[in-house]
Formats: sequence, structure tokens, C-alpha cells
Amino acid sequence: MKKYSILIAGGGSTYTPGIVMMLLDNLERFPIRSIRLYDNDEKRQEIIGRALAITIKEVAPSISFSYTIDPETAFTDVDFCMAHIRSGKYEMREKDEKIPLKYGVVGQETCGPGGIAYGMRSIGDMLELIDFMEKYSPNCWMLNYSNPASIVAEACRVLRPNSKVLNICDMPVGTLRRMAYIVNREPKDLEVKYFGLNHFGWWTSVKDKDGTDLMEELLAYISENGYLTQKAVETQHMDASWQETHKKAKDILATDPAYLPNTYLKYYLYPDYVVKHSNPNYTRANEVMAGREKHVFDAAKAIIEAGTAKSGEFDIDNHALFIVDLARAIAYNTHERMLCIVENKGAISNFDPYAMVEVPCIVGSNGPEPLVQGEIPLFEKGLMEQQVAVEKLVVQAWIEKSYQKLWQALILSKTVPSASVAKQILDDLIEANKDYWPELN
Ligand SMILES: NC(=O)c1ccc[n+]([C@@H]2O[C@H](COP(=O)([O-])OP(=O)(O)OC[C@H]3O[C@@H](n4cnc5c(N)ncnc54)[C@H](O)[C@@H]3O)[C@@H](O)[C@H]2O)c1
Ligand SMILES: O=P(O)(O)OC[C@H]1O[C@H](O[C@H]2[C@H](O)[C@@H](O)[C@@H](O)O[C@@H]2CO)[C@H](O)[C@@H](O)[C@@H]1O
Ligand SMILES: [Mn+2]
Repeated sequence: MKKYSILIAGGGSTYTPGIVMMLLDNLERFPIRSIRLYDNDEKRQEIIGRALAITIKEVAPSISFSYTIDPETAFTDVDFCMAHIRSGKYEMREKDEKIPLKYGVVGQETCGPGGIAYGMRSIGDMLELIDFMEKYSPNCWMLNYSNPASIVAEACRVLRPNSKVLNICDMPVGTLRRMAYIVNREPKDLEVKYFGLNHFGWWTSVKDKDGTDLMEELLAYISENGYLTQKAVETQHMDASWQETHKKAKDILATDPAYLPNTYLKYYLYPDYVVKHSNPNYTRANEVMAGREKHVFDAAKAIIEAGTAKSGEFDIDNHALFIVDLARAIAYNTHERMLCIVENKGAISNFDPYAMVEVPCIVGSNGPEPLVQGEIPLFEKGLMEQQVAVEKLVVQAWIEKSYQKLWQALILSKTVPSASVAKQILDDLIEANKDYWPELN
């Protein structure tokens, strides 16, 4: 059985240990000969790298492990690049969240002005990773988690249309785990229909493998409780702010009681509520730095100090199962059904064929093949048309270095109340991002 060579781009990410632990836990179904980390922050990556070197030596000594900041060393002889970089790191995420809040507008990692700012930083960095991959390992697939996935995916569609890059999100997978718990099934037993953009979609059908329709049961539960469940069904997102988001799905569902919504819709449908419940001086970036980042880096330091990982400091991360299953689907041509971000090309039959949409796909060695979801209703279509225009305008603004188009993107975002507020936020974002964005004219 072939053994695969994996590169994790964004080696210093808080998710890297969870992904590596998941890879180590799946060696029988997905054999690996090499794991390498790549990051552009040497010091940050070194902490994770040293701790993982100790861990891997104890668990699977036959796997060759290394970490590097040199692109050629990183990208040579790789089968799968699992990418999760954060352009500008948490320092810039904090600004993305706090600048809009100054003007009473949603401050969020991937939605609204914060997501637009993050997109303007990520496009160039992602293209650089893709170019390294194609130069040093032309047959490699990139499985990309790096956000904002919708804008990154649109940039790939326009600027690297033939590259083997598959953009994905674990939000639907995480929510499906909650649905499975609600209907007393395993996630792998559920088959869904779903349509939307990344962080902007709806489930239209959830059935078990026998064809039993579970929508009615789920709609009844979620209209009362949102996606809040009694038991923790994931290792992440037990923080109060995320529990609040799962609960708010109840109010999103009220806007169309027929379809189960993605929780991210709260930023577009209830922005006033979100702003009212935000602390402009302490946002999610602060929570993550004090929580997940501290936890992961403390665990890494404890492993380095002890010289062993036998106390189990690193957890297997549920979030990582999707990316491992995806690599398997491509490696073994499994034709598994998975949600991916792909060019529409008629999958949503009454929507822009050139939009990057999130729909169920059959994934095999040639990548994802979208499954037709048919026509969508006017309400969802209207919301999606507005949002997809935002995403396309950001990519055009980046390519053309256009202030005008970026301003239009902000104006069009449903989270922003007026062109004048959009301009004030944009001017602040330009100043904050001068080391990252192209200079706009
Ligand atoms: N698609 C999804 O559903 C999903 C789910 C979880 C996380 N994410 C994304 O995964 C990424 C990582 O999240 P995190 O919270 O662990 O962030 P993090 O800041 O802990 O890690 C990101 C790492 O990327 C590195 N990096 C930044 N720019 C780089 C570049 N140009 N080249 C190489 N390395 C670079 C940083 O130095 C850092 O070590 C983010 O983009 C996040 O939004 C996406
Ligand atoms: O605020 P953060 O940094 O904690 O999380 C932001 C990410 O949230 C989503 O991913 C979640 C997922 O929904 C959950 O079920 C669990 O598996 O954890 C994931 C990562 O924290 C979202 O899909 C990502 O795009 C966000 O970056
Ligand atoms: Mn996501």
C-alpha cells in the first residue's frame, strides 16, 4: 500500500497538532511516510515542530518528520498539502474585528468588513503557496482550510483555474455532528442536501442511510433550541460565544422555517443583535489567544520540557477528520459524498454558474464533482447574489488594486448600513493593513 507524504502549511497553527494527531490515529486507513511543516514564522512553528517531533518519534517512529521555513525543502516530494495559514495572524484578526465595531458594524473573522480585510491579505499568500506547490510537487493536491475560504476560492477560480486546490470548511461538518446527536445517529449515517456560499448556506434535506427523512425532527428541535445540544459533541467551540451562536440558529431558522441554516448567517440576518452583544474591547481574537492558542502552545511547551508526549498533552481534533477523509477520497478514489466549495456550473440551477458555491460533491481521484441541488427560493437566492457580488468585488479589487471596487464590496455587504460608514471603515482598514494589502489607487 502506498504511503503518502503530507505537508502542513501554517505549521505553527493552533490546528496543526490536532491534525497530526488525527493523521497518526488513521495510519491504518491512510498510511504516511512523511509529515513536514511549513510556516513563515520560524519561532512560532518551532514550538509546535519540536513538540510534534517528540510525539511522532514515540507513536510512529517510521514516519519522517521535519519542519522548515524554506519553500523548496517544504514543497518537494509532497502528495498532499493541508493548508491552514492565517495571513497577518491573530494580531490582524483582532483589528479586523475591532475596526468595524468602532462604527457599530459586525466585527468578525470571515464575515463583513473583517472578512473582506482578511481576504485582501490571504489572496497573495495563498497564490504563493499554490505556486510553490506547482513548482516543487506538480502532482500534489492542496486541501485548503485557510480563510476566508469563499474569497480564497474565488481568487483560485479566477487566478489559478487549473490548479489542484480544493477549498473546504468544517462548519457544516461540525453542525452535522450536532444534528446526528439530536436525532440519535452517527454523523456518517446522515446524507444531506445543502446549498449556499461558504459560511452562508442551508440544509434542504437530512436523511439517514435507509432514506428516513429526519428534517421534521430536526426542524422541531432547532426551532426551540438552535443547535445547542446537551452533550459536548466536539472538542472545540464549547466557549460561551460559540454556544450563543449555536443557540441563535433558532432565530435564523425563523426567517425560513423550511431549511436548516448555517450559523454564520446570524452576522447577515441579525447584525444589530451581534453588535449589541459584542465587546469592542474584547473580541473572539482575544478569546482565542487566551483560550485555544494558550492551551495548544502550553501543551507543546510541556512536551518539550518533559521530553515526552506520553501524558497526552495534544488532543486528536475532530475538525481534522474531514481533511483526512478528503485526502483518502482523492488517494483511493472513494467517491465519498462531501461538501466542498466549487464553481457552481449549474449545481444550483438558477444561480450564477461562475460563482463559488458550497454544495455536496462526489470526491474521487479527479477531485470534487458537484451534485445538482436544483432551484433555490427567491429569499436565499437574493441573499446569496448580494454576498457573492461582495466576494467577487474583493478579488477584482485585489487584482486591479482598486479602491473603488473595495469600497463597493463593503457597501454591498449586508452587514454595513451605508456607503459613508463603508468608507470610514475602509479607510481605517487600509491604514491597519498597509503591510499586507496591495496599495490601492
Ligand atoms: N475552513 C474552515 O472551516 C476552517 C476551520 C478552522 C480554521 N480555519 C482557518 O485555519 C487557519 C489557521 O487558524 P489558526 O486559528 O490556527 O491560526 P494560527 O495563527 O494559529 O496559525 C496560522 C499559521 O499560519 C502562519 N502563516 C501566516 N501566513 C503564512 C504564509 N504566508 N505562509 C506560511 N505560513 C503562514 C502563521 O505564522 C501561523 O503559524 C485560519 O485561516 C483559520 O481561519 C478554517
Ligand atoms: O473563532 P475560532 O477561531 O475558534 O473558530 C473559527 C472557525 O470556526 C469554524 O470552524 C469550527 C467548526 O465549526 C467547529 O465545529 C469545530 O470543528 O471547530 C472548527 C474550528 O474552530 C469555521 O468553519 C472556520 O472557518 C472558522 O475559522
Ligand atoms: Mn469555515
